[in-house]
Amino acid sequence: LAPIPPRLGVETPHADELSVLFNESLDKWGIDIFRVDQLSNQHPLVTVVFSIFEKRDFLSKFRIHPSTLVNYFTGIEEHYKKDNPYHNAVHAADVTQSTHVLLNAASLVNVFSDLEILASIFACAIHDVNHPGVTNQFLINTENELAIMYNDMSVLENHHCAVAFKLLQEPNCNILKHLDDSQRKQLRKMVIDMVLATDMSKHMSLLADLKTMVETKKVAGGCLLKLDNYSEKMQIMQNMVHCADLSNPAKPLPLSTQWVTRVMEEFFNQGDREKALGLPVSPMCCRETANIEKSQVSFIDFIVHPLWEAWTELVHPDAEHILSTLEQNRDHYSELSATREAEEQQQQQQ
Ligand SMILES: COc1ccc(C2=NN(C3CCN(c4nc(N)nc5sccc45)CC3)C(=O)[C@@H]3CC=CC[C@H]23)cc1OC
Ligand SMILES: [Mg+2]
Repeated sequence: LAPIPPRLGVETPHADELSVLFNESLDKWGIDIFRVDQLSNQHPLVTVVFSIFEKRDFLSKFRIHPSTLVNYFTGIEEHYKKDNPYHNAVHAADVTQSTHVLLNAASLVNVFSDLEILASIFACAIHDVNHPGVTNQFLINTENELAIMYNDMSVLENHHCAVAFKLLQEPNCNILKHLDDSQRKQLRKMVIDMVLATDMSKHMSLLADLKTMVETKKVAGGCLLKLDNYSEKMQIMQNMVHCADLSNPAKPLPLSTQWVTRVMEEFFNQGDREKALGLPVSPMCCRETANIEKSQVSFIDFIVHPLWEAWTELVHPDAEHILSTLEQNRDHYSELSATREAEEQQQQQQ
């Protein structure tokens, strides 16, 4: 009954160019996701999810009708706020495609079941849905209704999960309809565990667990296949999605710089609102005083590099090129910040 959707899940005059781009780069680190956004008529998430589900044969494995898949992820995409400079559907498509690539690491082959892979891709696609463009701290400080709803605990991340699962109940949107009850319950738990782990306040404990796992894996002769319990496997899935969420600085520089411009614009908008409300301006959010290059260097040094160093060791040697791109980019921002500082000092002396 339901109409079969177009080839790439979206109507676009650039279908041929988009399918060439996907044939070449859907499985590659560094696909130009901004070009996917343009070529897909601003439906980057629908087309990326549709293409990954097709490539992984999920429509037949989980008996998902193509129109149900398109209906649901069109609804999800519409719930990503288009006027967020950063937390929009392009970011969701980026994190989803990045995780799709990480899952293809040779040392992760046969580690995850189809259901675990479905849960990971699903979690990425919805992980920031309906993001308001401000941080948890801002929602808490302004006693936003979301902070009241979730008692200040991972407010955004709880909201993303709730919106995503509520949308499943819309007509012709239940992509999980043909999973059995146990599969659906397992998937729901795995998705919630992964999305809640994208809250940056969980970063340090997540990284500590990953490092412990890398140490024990080294001892156990380097194979990951011995992952027997849910908690160890979930730790890897949570860190994988978290790595993808923190992958902007580890992408080719032309992509990374676009993400920096976008995230800083979103932070500055929040800083403007904090100033107007007489609230303390959050770190990196003051457009007058922020040093963009310095913020990138400390973001990479304190957060992104330690995480990717641990991930690279876990899946050695499959992520070496990602880590080296991150280190090259870090040096680029560090050199930029040094020249900017020198220029500013010269101006002050004149
Ligand atoms: C492209 O460039 C970026 C992309 C994303 C972000 C994000 N940043 N943060 C936080 C990170 C820690 N932050 C820091 N706070 C303090 N006090 N010191 C310091 S030193 C260094 C950082 C830092 C606060 C923001 C978020 O939660 C976002 C939502 C989820 C994931 C990452 C997202 C950041 C980028 O570049 C900075
Ligand atoms: Mg988030």
